[in-house]
Amino acid sequence: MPSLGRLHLITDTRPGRDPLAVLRAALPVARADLVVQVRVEDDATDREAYELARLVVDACRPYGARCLVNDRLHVAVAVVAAGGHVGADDLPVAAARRVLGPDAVLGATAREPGGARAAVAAGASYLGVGPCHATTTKSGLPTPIGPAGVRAVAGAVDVPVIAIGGVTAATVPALRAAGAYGVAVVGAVSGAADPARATAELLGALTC
Ligand SMILES: Cc1ncc(COP(=O)(O)OP(=O)(O)O)c(N)n1
Ligand SMILES: Cc1nc(C(=O)O)sc1CCOP(=O)(O)O
Ligand SMILES: [Mg+2]
Repeated sequence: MPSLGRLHLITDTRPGRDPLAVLRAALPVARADLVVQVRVEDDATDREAYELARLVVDACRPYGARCLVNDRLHVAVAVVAAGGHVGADDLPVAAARRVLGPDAVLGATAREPGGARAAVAAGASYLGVGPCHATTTKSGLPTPIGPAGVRAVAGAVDVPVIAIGGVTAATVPALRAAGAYGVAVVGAVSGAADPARATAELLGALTC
């Protein structure tokens, strides 16, 4: 299986956003370094999630980028995505692994070392760890864990740690120094005036 991309772009499906336009800007820049996580609003229908995921899989294919589906693993299977991502309100990791099969990419959210070890033991192939910094993209999150929280988790597991939450190109070096393999972003690319340039800046920070 190819190695996991280091830049995870999560679709921004809030009203007024155009996740496919953002994706079309990011793909030629990041190519196979990009993982696109299809994440829709909770009130989106499965049909809406499926249609978006189908378009994302098709867009990623020529670039060798991989698509994961957040929460809705039946959609991941239906569009033949590379895998999915689950958190505390979703299927348990072991059940998600059974749904996706042994070879799929399976991400799990972990906020501290104990939960991280449990997720890996249950079958997670990478961990989404955060929130690293304050974010306006998602509400109801716990206090940011900062690079120190990332370091605690990264030191406890041997799967890639993807830092998430308020990540920008400027904060990547400290997260990488703390042991993050890569980062997941919404606003740093979707909210940028020039998403292609923002993608290049994030990649530059990840690969230097
Ligand atoms: C890479 C990555 N990390 C964490 C999350 C958050 O997942 P979850 O806790 O299930 O919350 P929702 O995204 O489902 O609201 C993620 N999606 N990706
Ligand atoms: C979807 C999500 N999950 C998080 C977590 O910590 O579990 S933070 C987050 C939002 C990430 O968006 P941005 O890059 O704009 O901060
Ligand atoms: Mg979830």
